[in-house]
Amino acid sequence: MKFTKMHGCGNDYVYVNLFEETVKDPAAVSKFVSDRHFGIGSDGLITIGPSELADFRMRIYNADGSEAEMCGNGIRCVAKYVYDHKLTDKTEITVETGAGVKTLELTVTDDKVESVRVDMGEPILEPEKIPVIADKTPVVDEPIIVGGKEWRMTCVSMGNPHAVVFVKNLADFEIEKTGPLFEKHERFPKRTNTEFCELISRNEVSMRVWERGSDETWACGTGTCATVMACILNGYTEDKVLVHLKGGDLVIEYDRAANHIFMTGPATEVFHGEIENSTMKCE
Ligand SMILES: N[C@H](CCC[C@H](N)C(=O)O)C(=O)O
Repeated sequence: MKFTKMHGCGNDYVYVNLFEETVKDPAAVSKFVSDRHFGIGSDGLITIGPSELADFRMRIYNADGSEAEMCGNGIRCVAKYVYDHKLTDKTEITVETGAGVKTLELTVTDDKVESVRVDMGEPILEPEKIPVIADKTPVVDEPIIVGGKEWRMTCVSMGNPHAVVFVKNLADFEIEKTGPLFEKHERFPKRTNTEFCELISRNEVSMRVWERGSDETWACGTGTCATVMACILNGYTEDKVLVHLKGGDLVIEYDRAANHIFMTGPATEVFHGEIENSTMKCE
């Protein structure tokens, strides 16, 4: 199986072009390739294939094999892959995802995609659609007991579930202790991604993320959008925010009139490779 290793702000995935390859058991392949000792090493697997609704179709599988509805860093890399590898010559493309069809604007330098602006669509705030067990819309500053402590969370879906928690001293935060407890908490019927955010100003924040199915990742595009929406719902920031992540920066803009969130950021291709299907023991 030929693959391309790419990342968005350090949120790295193994990409497979389904116009050329067949992946019979993507969940098993994702678990194998994601292993940073016995596999390739990644936060998961992303496939790029044909779509009847859009120019291309993206599917994303976490490191534990679970399929997610959407991937913000991933979709920017999909745009880079299809343009740089000449599957399209358009600088505005559409990609079908589990969270609907997304429109992307590509910024090209020397015939290579350098950055991408994604219309991530509407933030979903109704608890039953996130889903989270809570009795008000939006779920803002909501108490939750995690690890014997009371936290306050703001929950937003970008097609996938996010719980945003505001903290101080983010760099020292023990995310590996608290992240898994949020991820598997009973109030999240489909588990959740959890973002821990430290405010810097009304236009700048830092964020770390414990992802559903992939542990701490160095960035999360959907999680960054959810974080900025949470900041806005709590009155902490303006509608355009620079977000610092472990692996880089993203710019998020909430278009209030359209009720759409826009994400702008880089996409990087690191290397190509080939792995025998027999090696993966999951044809
Ligand atoms: N890293 C991705 C999100 C993956 C989400 C996945 N962990 C889930 O929702 O299960 C991003 O850049 O948006």
